[in-house]
Amino acid sequence: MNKETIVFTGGGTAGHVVVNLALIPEFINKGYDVHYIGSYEGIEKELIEGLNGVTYHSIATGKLRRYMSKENFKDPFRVLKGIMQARKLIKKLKPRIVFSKGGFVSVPVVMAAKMTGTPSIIHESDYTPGLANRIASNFANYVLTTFPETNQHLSQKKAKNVGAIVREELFEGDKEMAFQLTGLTSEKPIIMVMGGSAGAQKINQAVRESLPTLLKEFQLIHLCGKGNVDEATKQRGYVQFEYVTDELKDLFAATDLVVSRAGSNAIFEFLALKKPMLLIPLSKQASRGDQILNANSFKKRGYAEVLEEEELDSNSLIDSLKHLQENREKFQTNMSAYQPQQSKDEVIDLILKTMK
Ligand SMILES: CC(=O)N[C@H]1[C@@H](OP(=O)(O)OP(=O)(O)OC[C@H]2O[C@@H](n3ccc(=O)[nH]c3=O)[C@H](O)[C@@H]2O)O[C@H](CO)[C@@H](O)[C@@H]1O
Repeated sequence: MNKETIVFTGGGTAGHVVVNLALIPEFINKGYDVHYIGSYEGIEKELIEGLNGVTYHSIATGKLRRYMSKENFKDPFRVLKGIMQARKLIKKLKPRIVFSKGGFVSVPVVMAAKMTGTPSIIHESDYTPGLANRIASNFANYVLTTFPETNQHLSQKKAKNVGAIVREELFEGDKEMAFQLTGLTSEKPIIMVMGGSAGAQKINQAVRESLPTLLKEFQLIHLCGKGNVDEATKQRGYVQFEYVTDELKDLFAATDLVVSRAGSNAIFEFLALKKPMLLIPLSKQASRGDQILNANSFKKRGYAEVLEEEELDSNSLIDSLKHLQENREKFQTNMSAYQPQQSKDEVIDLILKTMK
């Protein structure tokens, strides 16, 4: 008998892939034939293509820009091409459902699902829905949300709050492995700096300028993004990586404090792992401001300290980190009160129930 098929989609940044990474193994274990539709060059290709049991298909994508660019004229054609390619793939694969984590590449896939009578579910992890998911939500059966407040921006018939889906492997880290990998020790507390999945130039710069002071009290693991490792600042107690995959769980196990952008997946990982966090959200100039809302929601609940990007410099970074270290127990107590929802099981149940 032929295996039943499920299609996942989502990409552009790791934030649009990690939820799929948590769900895919569950469907492989249930015996499904898992296919992924992503772009030709996005990070989803790198993160998914190597996975055993998943077949990756590329389609053309066009970015839905909010600003003027020459590319805006070419993109509608790319989007149309993407829809046609996705439709052809879905007709051939005949999946029982499409699960989308959002990002521009997912829009043609969810549209093609609708055209072929295939049910689809999308997941939105930010406080307000992104443009791609707002468009795709018109064609999907359900829109799942991480923050309860997001539902007010969506059709009440389709919106379901399920909470954050955190990869289980992240709870299985080994501190000693991290010490071996990094050469760091248990002598001083360890700060992990995560500038979002693509790194963050401003955070990288402020961290490097603060090293002489910070290294007196702390050690640092810096996840600085592709092409952002700085050989000149390499020194004892300061380790840099562009992007880590399997090693992340061990690095988390050794981490005492986190400095990070406020991407939704990352901050819910820190919360689940009870890591006191200093969040520096991406500014409104560079985004639609979703990270500011994510960060403020965490601040209000006593999980995080927030430093606005406009206020970020070496002095404010050092002061905020010292304050975070002094108050770490208070943050950990607040985070202990957080009851993670049984999100993954709930989502798997809904996917199974919605299949055609
Ligand atoms: C610039 C941009 O558009 N950012 C958006 C993007 O962020 P971004 O892609 O950074 O997404 P998140 O912060 O939500 O998630 C990053 C993920 O990458 C993982 N990770 C990171 C570094 C590393 O070396 N290894 C690794 O595995 C983290 O553990 C986390 O699971 O999607 C988020 C979720 O929709 C949004 O909230 C952000 O606003």
